[in-house]
Amino acid sequence: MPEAVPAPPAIRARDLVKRYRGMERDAVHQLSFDVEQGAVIGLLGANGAGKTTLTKLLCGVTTPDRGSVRIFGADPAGRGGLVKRAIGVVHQSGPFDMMLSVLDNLRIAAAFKGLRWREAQGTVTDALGAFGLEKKASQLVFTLSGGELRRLQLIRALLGTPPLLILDEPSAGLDVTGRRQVWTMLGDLRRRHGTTVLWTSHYVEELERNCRQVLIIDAGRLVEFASPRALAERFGGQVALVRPLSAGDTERLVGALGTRHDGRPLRVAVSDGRVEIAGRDMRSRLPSLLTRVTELGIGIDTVEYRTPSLEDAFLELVGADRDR
Ligand SMILES: Nc1ncnc2c1ncn2[C@@H]1O[C@H](COP(=O)(O)OP(=O)(O)OP(=O)(O)O)[C@@H](O)[C@H]1O
Repeated sequence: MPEAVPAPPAIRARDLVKRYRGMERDAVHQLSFDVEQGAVIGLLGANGAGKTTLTKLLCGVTTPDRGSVRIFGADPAGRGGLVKRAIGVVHQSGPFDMMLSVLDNLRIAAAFKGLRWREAQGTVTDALGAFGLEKKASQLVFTLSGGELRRLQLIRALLGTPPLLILDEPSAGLDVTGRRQVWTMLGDLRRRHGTTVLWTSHYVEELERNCRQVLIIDAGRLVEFASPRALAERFGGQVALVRPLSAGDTERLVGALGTRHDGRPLRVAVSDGRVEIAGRDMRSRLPSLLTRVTELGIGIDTVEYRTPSLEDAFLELVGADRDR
C-alpha cells in the first residue's frame, strides 16, 4: 500500500530575513517555524518587533531578502495568485471605498477573490449578523465607526472561507463586546472548517485565552514558540502580592523595593491596594526583600502568590527591564 503523504503545514517559514532600506538591523531576522493546519496561533511582540513585516512576508505582499515561506506547501509570492486566495488577511489598515455601501464593498472584494456573489452571500449575511451589522449593510462606509470598520475588514477576510487567516490586530479599537465577537467567530471557523489562524494582538490575555500556541518575537528574532500555559509556567516567575499594614505605605513600599534585587530585575506594580512583585525565583528572594522593607519601618499585613500569566512571561522575556 502506498504510504499516506502527510499534509504540509499551513505555514512553513525558513530562515526568513527582511531588512528595510535605512534600517540598521533586520526587521525580521532568520525566523523559522511551522504552523500546523487547523491551529490558532498568537503572534506577540512589542511595537516594532517585526509582526507586521512577518505577516506581510507570509501573505506574499513583501518578499524576503533571504529564506523562504510556504503556505500549504506553495510560495505565496508565486505567480497566479492561487496561494494568496487561500489566505484571508486583515492588515492594520485596509482601505475601503468610502463612498460605496458596506455590501457593495464586499461585492467588489468577492469579485477580486474570483467568487460569485451567490457563493459569498451566505458568509456575508452570517458575519454581518454575528457582528450586529445587519442594519448597516446598505450604509456608505464613511458613516461607519472605527470599530465597525474593523469588523468589516474581518468580514472581508472571511469571504470564500479561506483555509488560512492572517490577522494583524483584528481586535484593535474594538470594544469588549466586539472583541468577544471576534473570539467567537474565529473559534467557530476553526471548529466548522478547520481554519488555521495566525493572530497578532497587543491584548496578551486574548491570545492566552484563544491560542493553542504563541509565537513571541523581539527585534525581529524568534524568542519562544510554545503554549501559553507552558510559557507562563516556564517564564512567568512567581508573582507575590504584598499588602502593607497601612494603606498609606503602598507608595513607600514600592519605592523601598526598587527595580532590582540580588542584581536581578524586579517588576513592581500596584494592584487593588496590594503591591505586585514579579521576577524569577520570587519565592526564594522574597524573605530578604521583605527584611529590607521592614528595616525601613514598613509593616507587612499579608503576602500571597498568584499563578503567573502569559503577560508575566511576555514581560519576563521581552520587557524593558529584563536581563539582556
Ligand atoms: N516600509 C518600511 N520602511 C522602513 N522601515 C520599516 C518599514 N516598515 C517597517 N519598518 C521598520 O521595521 C521594524 C518592524 O516593523 P513592524 O511594522 O513589522 O513592527 P510591528 O511588530 O508590527 O510593530 P507594531 O506593534 O508597532 O505595529 C520597525 O523598526 C519599523 O520601523
